[in-house]
Amino acid sequence: MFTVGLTGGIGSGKSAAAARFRHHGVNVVDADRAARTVVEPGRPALVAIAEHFGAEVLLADGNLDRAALRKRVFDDPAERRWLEELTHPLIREEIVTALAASPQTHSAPYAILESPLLIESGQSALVQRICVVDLPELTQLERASMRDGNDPEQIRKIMAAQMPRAERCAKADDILDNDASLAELEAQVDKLHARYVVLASQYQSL
Ligand SMILES: CC(C)(COP(=O)(O)OP(=O)(O)OC[C@H]1O[C@@H](n2cnc3c(N)ncnc32)[C@H](O)[C@@H]1O)[C@@H](O)C(=O)NCCC(=O)NCCS
Ligand SMILES: Nc1ncnc2c1ncn2[C@@H]1O[C@H](COP(=O)(O)OP(=O)(O)OP(=O)(O)O)[C@@H](O)[C@H]1O
Repeated sequence: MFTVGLTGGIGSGKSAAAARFRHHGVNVVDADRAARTVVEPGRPALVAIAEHFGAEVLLADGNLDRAALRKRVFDDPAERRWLEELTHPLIREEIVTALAASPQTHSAPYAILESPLLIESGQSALVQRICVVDLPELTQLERASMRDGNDPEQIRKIMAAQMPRAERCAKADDILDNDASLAELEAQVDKLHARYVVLASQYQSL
């Protein structure tokens, strides 16, 4: 099925845009959600993480202590890469399965893969088109800090582990400008949706 990759840095507005695509009946597969699934208790990845980082990255109930692991990996690029090498292939498998369900579960003729690391992780090979949610980095930092209650320094470290704004925009086929209101973002999504319906039918007749 024709698939669009929806990307943007932390707090850029991917989830807000995704919600509007879902409103149009689109199957939106969320890479962050897949990332949480692969480290659920009982999954081999969680055992490997606990062996590598120690029991301090586990909560008393056996779940991953996400805040503890976040601190470890965004303070140390080598540890982040170790975690990515373990989880990214598993995340990709989850995504492929979820995308394959689109025609049976959703009415829209195309699917969306929402992923903060679409380009960095090579997940862009799974999509036919890239849509970037773009905004100035300072606004991104403010919105992400406010939403997560995280200190801006930690958000800055996460942003530093992601592709710079200009590089990401250079890879985009479409750009959603999220420097204005949510209503304006939704209006842009509505226009893109109409375009993607046309592109999906052209893709199917190839
Ligand atoms: C480090 C972890 C445990 C922190 O969990 P936490 O609940 O605090 O954050 P969450 O998973 O919701 O991610 C929040 C945001 O951080 C950013 N982010 C997450 N992982 C990464 C990474 N490896 N590199 C750059 N940015 C990242 C993304 O913008 C994401 O939307 C978690 O992010 C993780 O397991 N990351 C490794 C897997 C991964 O790369 N996921 C990104 C989607 S493919
Ligand atoms: N146009 C906007 N105006 C004001 N606030 C916005 C706008 N777009 C998004 N937000 C808010 O900014 C925050 C980040 O948006 P959102 O959660 O959609 O980003 P995201 O890209 O999905 O982030 P992440 O990758 O971290 O999950 C949220 O609190 C959201 O409500």
